[in-house]
Amino acid sequence: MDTYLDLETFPLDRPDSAAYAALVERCKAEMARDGMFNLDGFLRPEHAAAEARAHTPKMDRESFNHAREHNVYFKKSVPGLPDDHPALRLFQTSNNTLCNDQLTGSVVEKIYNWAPLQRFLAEVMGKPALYPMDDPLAAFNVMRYADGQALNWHFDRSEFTVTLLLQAPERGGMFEYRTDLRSAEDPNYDGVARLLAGDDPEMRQMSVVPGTLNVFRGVNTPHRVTPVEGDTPRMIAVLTYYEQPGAKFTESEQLGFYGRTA
Ligand SMILES: O=C(O)CCC(=O)C(=O)O
Ligand SMILES: [Fe+2]
Repeated sequence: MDTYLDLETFPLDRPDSAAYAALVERCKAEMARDGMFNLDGFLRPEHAAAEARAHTPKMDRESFNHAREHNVYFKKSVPGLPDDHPALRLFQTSNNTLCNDQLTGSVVEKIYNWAPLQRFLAEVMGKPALYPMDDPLAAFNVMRYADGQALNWHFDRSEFTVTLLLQAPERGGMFEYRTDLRSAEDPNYDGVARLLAGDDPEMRQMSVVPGTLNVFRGVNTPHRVTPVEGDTPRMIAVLTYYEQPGAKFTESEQLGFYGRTA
């Protein structure tokens, strides 16, 4: 893994070292403060670029164009909320996705299955363990956003999401988020409506460089990727882990996100 990952700066392969303990502490503190942390250059930038190149032909030919109108919940309706409530406002999303069954043998697959990363993430997130999904489509993806494409406001299905930026666009493609807008106890529909109306001063933007590992707690923090501009697409790997082994999307989730079941 040393070939691909900067394990001098991020010693995930040396869990007994003081440097490892310090890294875990730093990431925990950032997670508590910001709901996310970044490891800049975790995937060596030349390998990030090589992955982006390697997946481009398949992306052109075989990817799923995830294009739909959706609300922040990815649900038709929400019990107790009138259908015309502004928290249910609809937005357009379009990007292209390759699923794990289309990424066999890739560096992204090696990283996804690398046990020391799972252990490190579990430690930072304060979990006994984290497991890869048992889903041929949803476990890990590479997403591409070309000129004009975007991923609109949403809450994630999983508690947190791990991404690795492979290629940055010339302009646009910014990650925007609003930390802890809701909680398990309080859905804060009016707050959601304010954010969607562009009226939440606590919305933040993040820009990362290729090779950055980002861990983001997205289940209560709505987020989006703004439209990409220019000829260089944004490409990003998305890795999903759960506390229980064997996690799977339902058939209807698979269809909604990937256009097929598997
Ligand atoms: O492309 C990104 O940076 C975010 C992806 C994301 O939010 C998701 O897959 O749920
Ligand atoms: Fe997300």
